[in-house]
Amino acid sequence: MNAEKLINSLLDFQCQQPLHTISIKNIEMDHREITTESLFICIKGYTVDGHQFAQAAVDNGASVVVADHELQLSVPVVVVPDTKRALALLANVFFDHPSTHLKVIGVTGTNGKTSVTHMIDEIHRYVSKKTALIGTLQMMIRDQIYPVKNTTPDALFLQKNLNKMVEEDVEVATMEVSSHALDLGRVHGIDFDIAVFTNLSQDHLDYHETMEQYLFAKSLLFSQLGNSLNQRKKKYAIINQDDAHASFLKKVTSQPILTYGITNKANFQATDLELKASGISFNMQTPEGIINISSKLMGMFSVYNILAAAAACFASGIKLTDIQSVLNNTAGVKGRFQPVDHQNEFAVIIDYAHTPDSLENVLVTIRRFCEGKVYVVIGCGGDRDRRKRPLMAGVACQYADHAIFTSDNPRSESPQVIIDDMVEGIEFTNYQVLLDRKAAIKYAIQQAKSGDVVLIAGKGHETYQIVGDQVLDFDDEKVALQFL
Ligand SMILES: CC(=O)N[C@H]1[C@@H](OP(=O)(O)OP(=O)(O)OC[C@H]2O[C@@H](n3ccc(=O)[nH]c3=O)[C@H](O)[C@@H]2O)O[C@H](CO)[C@@H](O)[C@@H]1O[C@H](C)C(=O)N[C@@H](C)C(=O)N[C@H](CCC(=O)O)C(=O)O
Ligand SMILES: Nc1ncnc2c1ncn2[C@@H]1O[C@H](COP(=O)(O)OP(=O)(O)OP(=O)(O)O)[C@@H](O)[C@H]1O
Ligand SMILES: N[C@H](CCC[C@H](N)C(=O)O)C(=O)O
Ligand SMILES: [Mg+2]
Repeated sequence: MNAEKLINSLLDFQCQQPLHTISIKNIEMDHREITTESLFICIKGYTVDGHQFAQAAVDNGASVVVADHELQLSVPVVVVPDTKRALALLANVFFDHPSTHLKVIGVTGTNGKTSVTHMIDEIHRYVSKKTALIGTLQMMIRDQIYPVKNTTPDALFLQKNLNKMVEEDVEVATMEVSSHALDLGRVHGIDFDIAVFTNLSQDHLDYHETMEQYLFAKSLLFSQLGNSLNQRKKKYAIINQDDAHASFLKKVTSQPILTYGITNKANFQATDLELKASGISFNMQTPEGIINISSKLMGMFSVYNILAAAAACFASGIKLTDIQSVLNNTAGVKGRFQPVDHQNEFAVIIDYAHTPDSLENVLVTIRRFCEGKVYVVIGCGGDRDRRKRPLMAGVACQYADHAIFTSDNPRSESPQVIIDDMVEGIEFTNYQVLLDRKAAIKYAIQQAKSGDVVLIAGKGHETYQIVGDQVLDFDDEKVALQFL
């Protein structure tokens, strides 16, 4: 693409050198990825400032550099006020606005994004749509799986891969949209068709500082649900009517809204609800009649996830009977309320609960069917919200008979300091500390008797443990099986 044409799309920039003779074949934000005829964008990160790699990028073949201040280089330097924003806008233009050629469904909220996106994707596949999925577990384009570093990757990765999806004839792309991504502009320029809100509870205050700012970040998905370059796109906001933030989010969007819920009147409402040891069943009231849902998934939170997925797929034009067929048979996602298969007369469940609210939901669900004692193995991630730590410890002690506090991913923090944060100020005494996660899992399993439940929480599908800079092999399920 012609560099002048590309850069002109920014409107707000300064460049002293001519660009019209330069052709751009690639955009890169990492100097190590640069090939000839590339445009390099300098991003100030949390670890390093990409501006320091500008010369190296030129040495590797960059023919234009985008920066937030003048740099002395042998190639044209384009100065913009905000390089992260420029990255999202340029990538969108460079790849010819790929999201306008796809149906894009974005799911945001503190808990349930992975669960809901997987159901939405499964339903679209069932009706023979060609789909893609981006989220915590991976990116999937049709049947190909690709690893991802973030739940919602950076703007360059996103636009590049949305373009790949267009090239591979994908019709529907479903993605998790994290609050970090919204705040950092990773999804700027993505033309969402359907935006789904699951819920909001405390998490990530290390980053957002207050719940108001966290809510504001989440709301950006709904304010971004604007008019499209593609006139045929029909937009919908799908909102959890039972969440305290529903009315705020409704005000943020100007697009049609479909609500879902259990306690408040909603377009998709669960009635006649039964929560059983074998799963859930309810009648789903919808704008086009009632469907019965009977699923192996567990707990009230799964009812919400099912309602959210059903409303999103209804907005996407899928028949209720098809939605019902998939939701009645869905197996759920790895590491989300996943029973470990073994011969003992007690149950072991792996779950990704890593917030106070999700831990409470999962423990309340277990309490409903557990005939014996509930043990929970739980830690908190390092370099993450410190304020959720005592709340998670309190929830664990309140709902379980016995809690074993251990390490999650300590990252750069000391495991003992994380535990100290967890137990500070809690009044419960039904816990013990075993810093080594393997020892904690072993202990919980050895205590369990017939009718008991052991919940191993926090790491779900993760197959690693991040300790300092090291990523060590660790899989809760495999470790549990060693002791079963
Ligand atoms: C805090 C944060 O969000 N960090 C993200 C950020 O990394 P960073 O700021 O450290 O980047 P950096 O290493 O300083 O690099 C800055 C620039 O220099 C460039 N560079 C760097 C080194 C070099 O040799 N050459 C070079 O050109 C880099 O390519 C980059 O352009 O940019 C990276 C690339 O996009 C992200 O992978 C990384 O996410 C890290 C891994 C992370 O843990 N993020 C978390 C907080 C996060 O975003 N989580 C949410 C989920 C939250 C939820 O559960 O809801 C998510 O969406 O994943
Ligand atoms: N709707 C919900 N409400 C509350 N808790 C939920 C809900 N859905 C799932 N959970 C709990 O949260 C955990 C994580 O679920 P899921 O992976 O779907 O969420 P997520 O929003 O994708 O999380 P992340 O922010 O890490 O990507 C589950 O293991 C379960 O314990
Ligand atoms: N997306 C979440 C995942 C947390 C998972 C937990 N195991 C941890 O490491 O804290 C985060 O990055 O905060
Ligand atoms: Mg997720």
